[in-house]
Amino acid sequence: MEAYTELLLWAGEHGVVLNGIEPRRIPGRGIGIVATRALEPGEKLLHVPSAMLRTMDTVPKRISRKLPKKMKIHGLLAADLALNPHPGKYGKWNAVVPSRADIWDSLPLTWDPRLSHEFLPRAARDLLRKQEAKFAVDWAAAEEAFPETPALSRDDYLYAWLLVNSRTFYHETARSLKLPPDDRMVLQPVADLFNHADAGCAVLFSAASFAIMADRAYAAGDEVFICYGNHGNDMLLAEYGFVLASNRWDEACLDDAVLPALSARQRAHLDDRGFLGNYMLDAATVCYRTQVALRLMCVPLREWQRFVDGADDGGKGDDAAAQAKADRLLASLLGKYRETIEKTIDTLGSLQAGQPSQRELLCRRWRQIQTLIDTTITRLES
Ligand SMILES: C[S@@+](CC[C@H](N)C(=O)[O-])C[C@H]1O[C@@H](n2cnc3c(N)ncnc32)[C@H](O)[C@@H]1O
Repeated sequence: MEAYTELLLWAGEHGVVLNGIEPRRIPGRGIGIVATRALEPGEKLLHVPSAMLRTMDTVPKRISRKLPKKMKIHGLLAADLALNPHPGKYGKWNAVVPSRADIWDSLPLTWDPRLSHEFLPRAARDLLRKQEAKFAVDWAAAEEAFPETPALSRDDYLYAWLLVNSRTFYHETARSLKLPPDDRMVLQPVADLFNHADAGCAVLFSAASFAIMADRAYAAGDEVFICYGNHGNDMLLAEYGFVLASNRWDEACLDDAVLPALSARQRAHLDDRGFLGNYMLDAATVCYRTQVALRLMCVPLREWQRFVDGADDGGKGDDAAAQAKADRLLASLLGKYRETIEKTIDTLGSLQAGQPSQRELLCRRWRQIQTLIDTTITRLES
């Protein structure tokens, strides 16, 4: 019997209701949720009573009391999961979460740093560094709080911490509203088996329950998704360990293409005006920050300042000429960046660090970035 069959029996006894859906193993996506019959838009597919949530209030006092008062809910829930003080209570739920091997395989925070630090695209790497810093704070507190034998190991805590990172839902209560938004997170059974797509079912909550409602019609056998947020693939890679083949929210960071082309003076000007770095493009647009940096490389300083201040050129047509110059410059920078990416992909092909599946995931991500760049070059040159 699949572990999720037992989970459903246990959840059903506690008021969780599934309507027209069931969990199933899905190649490449672990467990997911599929429609067992035709579903209508707006149908309520899942009901989870609030009593089933794991929140800051369900972390036993003997755990929370030992941890710093200001510890984030992420770190608290991770300690609760790792120490597992009530194996009977949550045993059926714990049995369905991805294995430690699955988490180690997919999530960059556990990867060989030679791979994650040198080969993740910049946006994913920046997120990873933030995660590393957050984890270091939480782990330092947990390690100090639970030194007894058998001690809580770093890997036990990291595994739990990453499960929390990839499985929590936003939830408000009168109490959590007094806390920052990143402290309003809860774990909920069964709902945490929905996989992500760039558009998906609505997730609603009230004081009494969570509900998931069909966003559109589904045929029997279709996988039913929720949307974890309007995330690009670098975010999904760093935080959830996968990338979508098709993602309307995808974008790429151009800092490695644009920053090296700037002189020290130009960097200083951009920094002064708050425009240094964080240059992004998506399939349809290049961001305004990138335009500001390109303009600086294409026009005299006075003219650039007028551009940054939002002043037009009084109809003289200089602006169109400057934009054409900026577009040509961008196409050339992107062409060079594309070659660098090609070399990165080649290097990944012969690298020994990390697991083959991790290197393959990185190559897939770099190819997606190349496609975004190619689309932009074609647009700029047409
Ligand atoms: C909230 S869980 C969803 C259920 C999960 N598949 C499981 O087996 O328990 C989030 C994790 O599911 C996987 N996942 C979610 N959506 C995915 C997708 N579209 N493609 C591949 N993996 C996905 C990722 O491993 C992610 O970290």
